[in-house]
Amino acid sequence: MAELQQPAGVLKGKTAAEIAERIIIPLDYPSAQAASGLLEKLRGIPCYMKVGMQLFYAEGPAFVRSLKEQGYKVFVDLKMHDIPNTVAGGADSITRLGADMFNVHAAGGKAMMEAAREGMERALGQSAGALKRPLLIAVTQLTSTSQTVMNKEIGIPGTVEEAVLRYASLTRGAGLDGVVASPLEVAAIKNAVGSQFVTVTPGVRPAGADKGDQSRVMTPREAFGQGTDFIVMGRPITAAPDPRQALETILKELS
Ligand SMILES: O=C(O)c1cc(=O)[nH]c(=O)n1[C@@H]1O[C@H](COP(=O)(O)O)[C@@H](O)[C@H]1O
Repeated sequence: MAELQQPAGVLKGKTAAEIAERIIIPLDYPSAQAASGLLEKLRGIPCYMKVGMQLFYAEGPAFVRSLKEQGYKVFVDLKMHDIPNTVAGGADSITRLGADMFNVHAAGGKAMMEAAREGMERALGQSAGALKRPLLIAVTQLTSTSQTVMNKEIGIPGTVEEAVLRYASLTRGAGLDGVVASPLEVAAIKNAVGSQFVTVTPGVRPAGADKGDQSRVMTPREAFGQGTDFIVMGRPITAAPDPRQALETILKELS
């Protein structure tokens, strides 16, 4: 229970609905039907929904459109990492789809991230105000990556925090809105790049929950206590026997 003593930082004074809006649920399912099953169970709780590779590759943009029609905020998580021209085109298409948030890999470099922003701005410019500007963020070091893997396999020297901060500065320099990182790095990112720079943090596990393939983790309360803007939390909710109860328990702990 020690973690319940910590201040919930950015959540102070927020209602349960406002807290839910900062929780991103990954719809990591093989079909629209399977994802809709979870949506049904969580109906009425205004969480952000994330469509990643598995569901997007299976169902395509139609599922994102249907989420938008149902009133959800949608994070299109396709982690683009390609030559600048290709990423600009991808960003243009995702923006036209009406995504509220999408991402690229910071490892693609500054020119690639600038191209993503330009592709997004091109789509916005041609929409004559019909589209809202999405949050464009960059993945720093995946939350499944440990210090050892980063140093020994990927070949990046130094600490994970140093690598994340380097990517965060590069991302800021390219004019993007924020980064995906682990909650462990949030305070250092906000300190180095500015408190307005958005942090989206997967690698979140309630105390005692199975880490699975995640390496750099914190509890939801600790993550918000660090000042993160959004947490991404999947399996502790989606794989729970009762996903609604699991989410409501987390919301209660956060409010
Ligand atoms: O970009 C992401 O969303 C992401 C980046 C990262 O570094 N780590 C990470 O886990 N994610 C995503 O966040 C979600 C985490 O899911 P759970 O591990 O089930 O909570 C998955 O959909 C991942 O694809």
